[in-house]
Parts: sequence; C-alpha cells; structure tokens
Amino acid sequence: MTVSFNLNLKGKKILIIGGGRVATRKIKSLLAEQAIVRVISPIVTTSIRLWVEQGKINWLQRKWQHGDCSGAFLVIAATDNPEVNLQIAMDCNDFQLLCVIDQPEQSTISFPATLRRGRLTVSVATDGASPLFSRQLRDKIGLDLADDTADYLDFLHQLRRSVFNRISDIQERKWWNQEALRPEYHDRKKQAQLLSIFHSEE
Ligand SMILES: C[C@@]1(CC(=O)O)C2=NC(=C\c3[nH]c(c(CCC(=O)O)c3CC(=O)O)Cc3[nH]c(c(CC(=O)O)c3CCC(=O)O)/C=C3\N/C(=C\2)[C@@H](CCC(=O)O)[C@]3(C)CC(=O)O)/[C@H]1CCC(=O)O
Ligand SMILES: NC(=O)c1ccc[n+]([C@@H]2O[C@H](COP(=O)([O-])OP(=O)(O)OC[C@H]3O[C@@H](n4cnc5c(N)ncnc54)[C@H](O)[C@@H]3O)[C@@H](O)[C@H]2O)c1
Repeated sequence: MTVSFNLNLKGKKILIIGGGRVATRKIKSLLAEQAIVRVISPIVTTSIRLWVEQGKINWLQRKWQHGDCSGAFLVIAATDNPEVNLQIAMDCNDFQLLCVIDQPEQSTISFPATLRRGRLTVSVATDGASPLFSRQLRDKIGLDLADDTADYLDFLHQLRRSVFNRISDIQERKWWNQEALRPEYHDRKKQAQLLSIFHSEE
C-alpha cells in the first residue's frame, strides 16, 4: 500500500530517462510545476522536441549512463528496456524519489490520474491495479464538478485567510469556513457580501 502526498516540485531537478510516449505523458503533467526537467534519450517524441525548442526542458541526446541520476530529486526510468530501467533503479540512492514505469515494485512513487481546476487537485490511484480505472474515475469526478469550481475555491481561500487574520477562536473560524460551504455562496454577490463583513472591519 502507499501514502499519497502533494509534492511541491518548484525548482527541483527531475531526470527522465527515455523520450517515448509514456515519458511524454509524465513530462506533460510535470511541466506546469516549474521544475527543472532534463530528458536523456537517443530519440524523443515531437512533443518533447517542441518543449526543448521552447526552452521548457533540457535534452541530452544519448543513452543513459551510470552516474546520470546523481543530483536529481526525482528520477523517472521510462525506457522501453526493462533491463536498463532496472539498472537506473540500482543507480539511485535511498534519498531520491524514483518511478520505474514498468516495474512499480522498484519505485518509491507512482503517478495518479490527475485533474486540476485552479486550486483543486483530484488524484486517483489503484496501487497499480488498473491505471485505466484510475483514469475513468478521474474523468467521472470531473463531470460532476461545477463549472465555477476554480473561482469558488479562490473565494473559499480568500475567506479563510480573512477569517484566520481576524478571528483567533478556532471554533468561530470553523463556523465561518463551514458557512461558506453553503450552496448559496456559489453566487458571486453572496461571496462579496460575506467577504465584506471582514474587510469592513479593516
Ligand atoms: C494514471 C496514469 C498516470 C500517468 O501516467 O501520468 C498511469 N498510467 C496511465 C496510463 C496507462 N498505463 C498503462 C496503459 C496501457 C493500458 C493498460 O495496460 O492498462 C495506460 C493507458 C495509456 O497509455 O493510454 C499500462 C501500465 N501502467 C503501469 C504499467 C506497469 C505495471 O503495471 O507493471 C503498465 C503496463 C505496461 C505493460 O503491460 O507493458 C504502471 C503505472 N501506471 C500508473 C499511472 C501508475 C499506477 C496508477 C494507479 O495506481 O492506478 C504506475 C504503477 C506507475 C506510473 O506510471 O506512475 C495514466 C492514465 C492517466 C491519464 O490518461 O491521464
Ligand atoms: N507506467 C505507464 O504509465 C506505462 C504505460 C504504458 C506502457 N508502459 C511501459 O513503458 C514502456 C515504455 O513505453 P513507451 O510507450 O514510452 O515506449 P517508447 O518506445 O515510445 O519509448 C521508449 C523510449 O526509451 C528510449 N530509450 C531506449 N533505450 C534507452 C536507453 N538505454 N537510454 C535512454 N533512453 C532509452 C527510446 O529512445 C525511446 O525514446 C513500455 O515498454 C511498457 O512496458 C508503462
């Protein structure tokens, strides 16, 4: 079994070995995170080439060599050669995060099926049982989300910060944060009214 975390990868070095279809999908989900991404692979997909040309990622056009993994915060072994992927795993130390795309038992992390709506992240995983089930459930949850989810979370965030700054009693803070979850606060005017209670006290 695994424990889920939300990783802040800003400024962290991520090494991806292999530049095929799976590597491309993993890079796509990492690109928004302001991480420093390097790919080592003799051949890469058109998407990866484009990201390289746009200066978004760095590419070493060659095969993986022993020692390449040193200094990376996260290593993704994504070649189509299981033997090479295993060697990469052996090359990593215990302090590096590692995802071996064809050998989950060698990995310390795996990628969930993910959906973002502003500040909301939905992540679905099955401990490797069925990535397709994860994807399907993620998409189902996405259909149930209201169109205003990102804006509504910005409102909840703003309210919670105001409550935190103005109110010291924890029960009272909880009351306001609970109040904001009522369906009527999906209305922009109602949101503004609630926020103004705190701003008028400034
Ligand atoms: C969710 C998603 C996220 C992402 O990749 O970002 C993801 N796999 C996705 C797609 C996908 N994966 C596979 C297929 C082909 C169909 C099939 O076989 O089912 C497709 C479909 C496709 O490619 O279209 C096959 C596959 N996957 C793994 C193995 C190795 C093994 O199980 O041993 C094999 C067999 C290879 C073989 O047989 O050769 C392993 C992993 N795949 C994971 C995640 C992790 C577990 C997640 C969980 O716990 O649910 C884990 C453990 C490690 C990891 O990769 O992090 C993404 C969908 C999200 C999206 O589409 O947005
Ligand atoms: N985890 C997942 O989500 C998932 C999904 C589907 C398949 N898989 C597994 O992942 C493997 C790779 O899938 P793919 O579709 O990305 O393959 P692919 O053939 O599209 O890409 C393989 C890449 O590895 C590179 N490569 C090969 N040997 C290398 C080396 N020694 N050093 C550096 N780079 C090297 C190739 O140049 C190529 O860019 C499959 O064989 C399958 O077992 C995993």
